[in-house]
Amino acid sequence: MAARENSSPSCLYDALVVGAGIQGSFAAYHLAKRGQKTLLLEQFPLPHTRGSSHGQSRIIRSAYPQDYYTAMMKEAYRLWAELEAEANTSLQRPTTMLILGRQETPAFQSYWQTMQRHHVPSEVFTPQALARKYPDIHPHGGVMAVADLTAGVLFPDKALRAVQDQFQRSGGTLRDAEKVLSILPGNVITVTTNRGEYQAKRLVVTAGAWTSHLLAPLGLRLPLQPLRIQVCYWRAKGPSAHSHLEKFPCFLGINLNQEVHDIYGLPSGEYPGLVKICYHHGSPVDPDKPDQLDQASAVPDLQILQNFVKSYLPGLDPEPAVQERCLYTNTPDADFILDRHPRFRNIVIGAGFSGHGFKFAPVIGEILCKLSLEEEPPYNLAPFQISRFPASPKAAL
Ligand SMILES: Cc1cc2nc3c(=O)[nH]c(=O)nc-3n(C[C@H](O)[C@H](O)[C@H](O)COP(=O)(O)OP(=O)(O)OC[C@H]3O[C@@H](n4cnc5c(N)ncnc54)[C@H](O)[C@@H]3O)c2cc1C
Ligand SMILES: O=C(O)[C@@H]1CCCCN1
Repeated sequence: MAARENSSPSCLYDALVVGAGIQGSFAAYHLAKRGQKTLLLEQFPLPHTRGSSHGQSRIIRSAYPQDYYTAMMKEAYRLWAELEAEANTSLQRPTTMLILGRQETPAFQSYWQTMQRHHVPSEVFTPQALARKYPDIHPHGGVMAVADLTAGVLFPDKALRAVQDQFQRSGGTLRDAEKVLSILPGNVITVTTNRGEYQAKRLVVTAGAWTSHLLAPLGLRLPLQPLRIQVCYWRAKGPSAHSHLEKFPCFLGINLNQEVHDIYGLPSGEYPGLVKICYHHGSPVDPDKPDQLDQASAVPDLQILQNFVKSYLPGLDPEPAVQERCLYTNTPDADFILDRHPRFRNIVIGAGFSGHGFKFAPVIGEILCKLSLEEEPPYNLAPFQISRFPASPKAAL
């Protein structure tokens, strides 16, 4: 559990951040570095595995179909390096990432063209060159690859710890095992928890899969869907294939088996000899009841993964060796929500990271910090505005 500081529960904070996942922790870090007296509250004892920011591996990459994400990654890499220098530790391992697809697939083309437009260091592999370089991957049906040479694997547990430590070093207060129960808006916002009451001039809500629940009493109904993701680790069928797995790249397969959502993989890391391969989608779930799935809306994720492994990675045993869980919080368009509350402008929301937000966290923290200080962040934030959702929020206010 994080150390409790001697701050009086009734004192006035410049900023209060709800939720100490990677996004809230980076928002609090930037606020504290800007001299704001900041309180970061987390409902569970830290560290915990019940949200989205735990584990040993997340992909970092510049490759995206949309310009606005690739453009943000320049600053993200710079800020990750800054945190690594401050914390005197390494938070990532460079690893090539292959975008796998067929030349005629529009989504595959979009990745490739965006990388070219932004001069992302890259390498193109024909199906033959791909088979030569990565013998574990069977690129049948004309599957080729464009490699993002800026990519890597981030270490989420270590990163979360590092940013929270630096936040506290900058004078911030972190209280875990303290759940926010209610928010009373105003020029000075009052936040009630299971342990006390706090007041703050500005509030940042980064509550992951719990965001809708927290914001509904403030008249805001956001179309956020928590999803349960099966995180699967796979072993090689025999010892000869095993040696190749150490050279395994990160990959993102675009519509290779006609799946609706992408399939992605990472090299062996948290479990020696096992590669991580997952479906970029999951089954709707209540984050407070992660073991209860509504079978009618459950997604056959495991079956989809097994079919993929059999056809594209035949050197792997098509039964996962280890299965774990994580939560996504998806918006309908898979773009984030980074915006002020439409009525209460001193409440800022960072949510809906839709399974791809970790790599951006240092920039997202900076954006949320600037929004809450009433500054204009130097990014195109139109894709992240609440007003893009029809009938929301005015109808709900
Ligand atoms: C399996 C998996 C793979 C992924 N792979 C990648 C990847 O390769 N690359 C990438 O960039 N991203 C990836 N992501 C996405 C990334 O991990 C998430 O976008 C990111 O972690 C979201 O962080 P968050 O802070 O919004 O949410 P969370 O980490 O869930 O944090 C929200 C926090 O708020 C707390 N909270 C909620 N309600 C309250 C309350 N009332 N009071 C106090 N605290 C509260 C919660 O307990 C939680 O700790 C992946 C996610 C998963 C699940
Ligand atoms: O954000 C990422 O880079 C990965 C890609 C695939 C799905 C999970 N997240």
